[in-house]
Amino acid sequence: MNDTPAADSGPTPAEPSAAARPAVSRRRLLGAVGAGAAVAGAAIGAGGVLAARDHGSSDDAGHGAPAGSASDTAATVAFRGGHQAGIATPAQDRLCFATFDVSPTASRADLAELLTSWTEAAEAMTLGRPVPGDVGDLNTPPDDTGEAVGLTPGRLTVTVGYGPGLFDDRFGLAARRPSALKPLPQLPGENLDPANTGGDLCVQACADDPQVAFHAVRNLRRLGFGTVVPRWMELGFGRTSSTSPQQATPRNLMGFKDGTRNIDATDASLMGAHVWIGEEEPQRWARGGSYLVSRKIRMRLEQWDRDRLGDQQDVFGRFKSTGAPLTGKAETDTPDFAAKDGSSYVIPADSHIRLAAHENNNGLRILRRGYSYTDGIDPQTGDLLGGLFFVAFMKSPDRFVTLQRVLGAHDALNEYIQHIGSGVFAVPPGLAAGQDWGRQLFG
Ligand SMILES: C=CC1=C(C)c2cc3[nH]c(cc4nc(cc5[nH]c(cc1n2)c(C)c5CCC(=O)O)C(CCC(=O)O)=C4C)c(C)c3C=C
Ligand SMILES: [Fe+2]
Repeated sequence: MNDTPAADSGPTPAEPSAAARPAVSRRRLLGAVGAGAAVAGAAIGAGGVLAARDHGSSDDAGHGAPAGSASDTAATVAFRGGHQAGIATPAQDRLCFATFDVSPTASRADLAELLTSWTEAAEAMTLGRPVPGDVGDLNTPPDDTGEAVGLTPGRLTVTVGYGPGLFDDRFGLAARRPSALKPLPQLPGENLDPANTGGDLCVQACADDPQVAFHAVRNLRRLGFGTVVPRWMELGFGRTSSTSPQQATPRNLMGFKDGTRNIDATDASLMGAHVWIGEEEPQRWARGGSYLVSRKIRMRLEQWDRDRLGDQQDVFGRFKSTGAPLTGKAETDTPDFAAKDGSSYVIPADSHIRLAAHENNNGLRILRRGYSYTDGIDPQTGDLLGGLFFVAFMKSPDRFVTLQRVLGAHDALNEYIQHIGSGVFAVPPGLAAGQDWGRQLFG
């Protein structure tokens, strides 16, 4: 399905063209990035201005594709294109995810201006440059917080999303609400903590270096002083999904390969059918975007670690060592859901993959792009606090709801997990040259 806006050329790695450079907001008009900012090498420039970090070249195809391999930490991912980077682009190793609420005193103009400055900052950071605008004035705080100086861009992607609350009557956005964006209904077995749930806006920063990802969110938060209030934040430390066949399948904290039968994000027709918002959406501005569902899922790791191997494998329906389905030998073998051993299915009736498989859900698929997380130790019990920070992209959040109703009610995995946080966001399409998130949202 070709239902998305055409991809646009992104900026060149050395210097964005005038047309590609986003408009500088009033807030940001403290000064321009000097010529020194384009030089390679981490440095504080002559004027005390943070200069660009050393990095490789960017792929200008406009699809957010990285120029280098997964191990090339100097690689950059194109910021502009038909879709936002951080969805179909290969999953990096680290995540910093944060949500924000718009402050009660902020106006529509404040929000629009913030989104414009976020665009400008996100684009610069993606290229390995500091947040622009700093003139090294000793009497004002630096415009970039500085902790990414000397680090490579680490394939940083910054992806924004808008929660259902943003389209209430506060900012005149009700008529622009993407039609499937609404709060998720209550789902079986969940025990959501408001401190890990919701938000007017979300920012997903992914990179191969945790400090690069954190730096991106921190600097957007800094730009947001007075306009948005942080709601919650999560750090992810190991991707739990592959998004392309070129990536090796990682393991989750339960020790199982995770992402084997994820959507191949390099397959445009699968992405069009399952992930990108298409012509079915009356809000034209949202087409080419997607919906992001986040779930903070705690794993009862001590309990899991005491379970016998055979039971662990039955919970997922896969072998722990190879990742193969219980009916196969190799990881990529197609599960045989009809195979029986006597009167029981080889892939048990309540196994995770049987219940989640598209073959058993009317073809329903989602793109998983989650990360492991830890919150340390529970001081009361000494138990490890950690699990999966589940992130998935889809054409409509109803898809997640349908799947989770089945999983929440019947999945053998439920004995070992609990959903403790949640978020749903409309992710706008990618930005064309000269566009910014503020003008894109407000039209
Ligand atoms: C509602 C969607 C899903 C939630 C929530 C979810 C939680 C969850 N999953 C794992 C581990 C694995 N999941 C695997 C496969 C898989 N999971 C979902 C959806 C949700 N998972 C889907 C759609 C699939 C694909 C099913 C298929 O087509 O076979 C696997 C197997 C390997 C793989 O294909 O990725 C593992 C392992 C955990 C630990 C978890 C919550 C903590
Ligand atoms: Fe799963």
